[in-house]
Amino acid sequence: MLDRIVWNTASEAERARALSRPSDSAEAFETAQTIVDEVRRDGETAVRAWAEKLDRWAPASFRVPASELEAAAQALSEADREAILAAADAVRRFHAEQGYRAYEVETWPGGRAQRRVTPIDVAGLYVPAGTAPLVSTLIMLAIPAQLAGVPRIAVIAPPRKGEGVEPTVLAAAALLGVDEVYAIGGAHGVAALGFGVAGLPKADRIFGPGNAYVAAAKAILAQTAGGAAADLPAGPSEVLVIADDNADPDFVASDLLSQAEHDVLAQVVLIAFSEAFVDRVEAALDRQLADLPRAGTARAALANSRVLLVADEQEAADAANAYAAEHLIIQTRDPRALSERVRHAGSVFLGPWTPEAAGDYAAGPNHALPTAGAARAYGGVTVEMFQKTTTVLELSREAACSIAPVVERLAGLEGLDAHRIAMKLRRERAEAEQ
Ligand SMILES: NC(=O)c1ccc[n+]([C@@H]2O[C@H](COP(=O)([O-])OP(=O)(O)OC[C@H]3O[C@@H](n4cnc5c(N)ncnc54)[C@H](O)[C@@H]3O)[C@@H](O)[C@H]2O)c1
Ligand SMILES: N[C@H](CO)Cc1c[nH]c[nH+]1
Ligand SMILES: [Zn+2]
Repeated sequence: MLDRIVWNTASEAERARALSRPSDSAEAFETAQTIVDEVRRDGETAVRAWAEKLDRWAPASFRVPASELEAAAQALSEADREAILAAADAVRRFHAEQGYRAYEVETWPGGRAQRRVTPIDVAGLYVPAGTAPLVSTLIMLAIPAQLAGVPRIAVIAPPRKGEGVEPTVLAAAALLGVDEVYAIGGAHGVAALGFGVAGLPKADRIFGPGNAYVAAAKAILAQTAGGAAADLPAGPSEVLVIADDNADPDFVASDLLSQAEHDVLAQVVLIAFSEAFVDRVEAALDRQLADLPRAGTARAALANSRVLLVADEQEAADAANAYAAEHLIIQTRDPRALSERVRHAGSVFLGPWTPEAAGDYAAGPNHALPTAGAARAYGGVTVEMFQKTTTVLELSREAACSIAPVVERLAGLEGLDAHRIAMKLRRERAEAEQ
């Protein structure tokens, strides 16, 4: 069922193919580019045209009225409400440890060098809902934004075809104290939020995962003059499982399927040590797929997926570092020791009792994570991403005198005379006044 590649005999080209992602396709990027360009040029007209075309959606206003948020919260069952609040509590406790630290250092006698920390003004949060309404993503984004003290939080989520946003997402927004929600998604929703058109505010930064179109739109906007910044590249889900022969094949299969069911462009990779173990996992996959409502999506994702057969744990760690997975699950004899050899992964789950699903919902760490190899350069969403730092400097007369020889010398080295004079004038005035 899964393509098997023997890692230590594979050629460079075979390894590169084994590590490539199905979501690397140019099609989504080109479509997103067209949508972003049209929204930039034609504003609301383009946003509405794409909302109708992709989501059969043409409301008078994209803003969800407060009464709808309230009604959704009222309609939520007590058990659903408690689950949302329990997950939110764990996420809040984990993220409360984060946030930039403000500090001050006297780098020269009489010189105050400070770092101030302020939140961004407007955070745009993307809650995916094309194939499943990801209530948990709203929790993962809203809580760090609130902890950072962001004064305006605007959520966008795609409508169900021809209808409004899934009520569970609206209910979660109300429970979390988020009152600004817009029923719009896809690349056109991201563009509307990134430029501030069609009644949406202009976000300073857009946060959150989405399908290949959404992820591409965020990246394009961040490179476009006048567009919002982006948090990180977070596209179709992926998981890499490293499992030795003693792992439970049912656990492994369920972990692979839990990400395969997200998207036909999701990717799951198994690193194993023997063909016999892979046979057992494939048998478990077959059994579990038979009862899975989203088996169609999962099968399509499995077709993009593969098994890497390795000879030892060092090879497993090397392959995991080369893949740089969004999620890494390790089910081996000493998972913590192996995890310390893997530097590139968005989020790591250790041992048989730690399914990634726990992290997706309620463990505390953020589930909005880098995909497509971006874990080499990025981590998941944090409180710091909703903040920015500003440095502040104030030199006393004494400090100006002590720093001046160094500044004047270096300005001279660079041949920048106006810089040198700006410092020299202060020094000479200070010396004259002493
Ligand atoms: N990396 C992460 O941290 C993370 C976290 C959660 C979810 N995810 C991923 O988020 C994604 C959610 O995707 P989704 O589709 O369910 O919801 P989505 O909200 O991201 O996208 C749905 C919208 O995409 C647009 N769209 C659909 N088909 C299109 C097409 N052919 N051309 C242009 N636009 C189109 C439509 O407007 C639709 O409403 C999944 O891939 C999931 O794996 C990733
Ligand atoms: N696995 C997703 C991140 O790739 C997050 C999620 C939300 N709901 C279920 N799963
Ligand atoms: Zn998931």
